[in-house]
Amino acid sequence: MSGSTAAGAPGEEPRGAEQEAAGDDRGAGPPGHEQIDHPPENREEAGLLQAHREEVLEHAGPAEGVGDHSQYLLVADDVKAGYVPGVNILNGCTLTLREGEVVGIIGPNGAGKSTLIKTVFGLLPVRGGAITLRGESIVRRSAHQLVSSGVGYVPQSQNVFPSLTVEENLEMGVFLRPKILQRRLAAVAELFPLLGERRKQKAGALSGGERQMVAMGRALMMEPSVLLLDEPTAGLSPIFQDEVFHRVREINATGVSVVMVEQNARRCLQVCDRGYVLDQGRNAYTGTGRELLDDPNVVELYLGTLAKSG
Ligand SMILES: Nc1ncnc2c1ncn2[C@@H]1O[C@H](COP(=O)(O)OP(=O)(O)OP(=O)(O)O)[C@@H](O)[C@H]1O
Repeated sequence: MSGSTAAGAPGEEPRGAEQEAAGDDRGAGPPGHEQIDHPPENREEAGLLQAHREEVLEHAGPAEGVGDHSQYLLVADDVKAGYVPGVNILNGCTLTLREGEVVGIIGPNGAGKSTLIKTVFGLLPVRGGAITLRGESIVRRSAHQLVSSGVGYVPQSQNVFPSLTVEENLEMGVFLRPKILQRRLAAVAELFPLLGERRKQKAGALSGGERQMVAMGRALMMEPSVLLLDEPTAGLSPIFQDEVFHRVREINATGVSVVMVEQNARRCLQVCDRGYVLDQGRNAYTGTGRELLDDPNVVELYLGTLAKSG
């Protein structure tokens, strides 16, 4: 029997105040959100799949409250957020991260996975719900204040300065605390020996996988306790994808708790301690990585070939 839980939309009323966005990235729509045009033979099946997903979202009971936030490192509780005024992309998302965990967020294209992680990092205003770090509200903290509070974020794309060397990119990560530069350069080079070897090379000359290492290394320069990764394996070859997942576990072994949005859902669930399946800006399923991988509904609705394309 599967131990994962289907979770529906929490209460309708917004609880939080609007937050002014610092560094709001609205208007910069990421790629990959185009409507999928299924081949005719798959259209009916895709329609049924969508109907089944809608049913799950509709009938799953209200998400259980998180309770005492202070028992978690990071909590997003019933969060509502969006880009365009009056249109919510997140319709009450809940996520918890305990000290030492790797938590994965998976779900179909456009489910709101990246939006959730950006909202947690202060890049989008919180329209409802609460976000806390060690029990303290962070909804009004800007991204750079969050970095100072120990939260690192690696965006999905354009996450390195291509005209700067690897070392200069890493230095940029620590400009708020220049005194720790040498110590952190050594620590990051230990985690990513390749970055040490290539430190004088321009980041723009590196492969996609190597640039991803630079981006993660830069976020780690500030010695974060939480690392938020937005689709770190996007666009990488299978070998580099494996490398990234392996590095994530190594980073975690140094004491960094990780939240990772991933389109490579199966592999993500194999690697993470717990996972969340988001759909239409809501929690659809939650469980350990194993529980989600073993849940036939999750497999049918979110991990199959057709499921992944729509
Ligand atoms: N900057 C933006 N401005 C306006 N709408 C946006 C912006 N970024 C994303 N969206 C919209 O928000 C919705 C959720 O996008 P989001 O990137 O969070 O999805 P996702 O679950 O991460 O999907 P994917 O796996 O395709 O990246 C989509 O409908 C998308 O078009």
